[in-house]
Amino acid sequence: MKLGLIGCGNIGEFLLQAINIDGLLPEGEIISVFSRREEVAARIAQKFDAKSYGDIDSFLNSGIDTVIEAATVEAAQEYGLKVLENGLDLILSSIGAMADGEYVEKVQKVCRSKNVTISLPSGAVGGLDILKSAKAMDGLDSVSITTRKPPTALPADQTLEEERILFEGPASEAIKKFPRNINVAIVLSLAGLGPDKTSVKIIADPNVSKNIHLIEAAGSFGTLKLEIENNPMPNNPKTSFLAALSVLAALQNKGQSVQVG
Ligand SMILES: NC(=O)C1=CN([C@@H]2O[C@H](COP(=O)(O)OP(=O)(O)OC[C@H]3O[C@@H](n4cnc5c(N)ncnc54)[C@H](OP(=O)(O)O)[C@@H]3O)[C@@H](O)[C@H]2O)C=CC1
Ligand SMILES: O=C([O-])CC(=O)C(=O)O
Repeated sequence: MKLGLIGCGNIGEFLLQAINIDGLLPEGEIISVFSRREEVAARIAQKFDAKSYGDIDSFLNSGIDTVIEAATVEAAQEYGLKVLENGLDLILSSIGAMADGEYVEKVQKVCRSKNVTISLPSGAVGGLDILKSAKAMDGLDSVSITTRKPPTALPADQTLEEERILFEGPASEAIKKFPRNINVAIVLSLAGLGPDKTSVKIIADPNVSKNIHLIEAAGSFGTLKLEIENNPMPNNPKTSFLAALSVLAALQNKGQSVQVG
């Protein structure tokens, strides 16, 4: 795989280290890097032996076959379709871009016409396999996620002394208000009942140091209760380490003949 990376932040730099330095994707290399600030892309690219681009068209035509997006929901919306239209596969971190049903339809249409794929890694959560199986015969009745993070991981009052509920409502509204914090709700929505029927609660809690997600679901299959206590990444406490690992795992699984789950 000849990989291109959009976004040189936390997840991006983790992948460059894991793939280009540590060799954790034996058949792949990140050869091209794009960020909105060309000087940042140039500095990171030099460090990891890749080439940097400040122009998206040159980036897309740099000999890559797969693009990893690790930027923002806005960047994913802006560049996602373009990546696919250029005949390149896409792996998305900012899954909030897929909250919009019309956008998802366009993505599916381009994927079919260009024979490319878009992969949505499980990110900082799990249980997607259960939701997908549970809804196979329309037997999934409810899905909710309660996210509890320290104030430093949220756009919250940083001097909070007690926990505070910042949001309660559907995933479709949550991602509009917290595009950097609740991508997990959209991947759950896509596996389960959709963004309007997936309930979200976001709590800022000064008494926790981890990013905790509690997923609950019920249906004809039974009930699900899954709690994940995520270690934050050192350089960006908003992002859980598992989210970065899930992108690496998606790359490692890409094209494997035995698919698990
Ligand atoms: N699916 C999931 O479970 C999870 C998803 N995420 C999402 O993954 C994404 C990446 O996370 P993370 O690496 O921690 O974020 P960071 O903020 O650490 O890095 C984002 C990078 O993207 C760059 N960027 C921003 N806008 C653009 C643009 N328009 N074009 C190109 N590059 C751009 C930023 O550049 P600059 O320095 O100029 O701002 C920065 O280098 C985020 O959207 C985050 O919300 C995170 C955690 C979990
Ligand atoms: O990393 C996490 O715990 C979740 C997150 O930021 C997101 O879903 O956007």
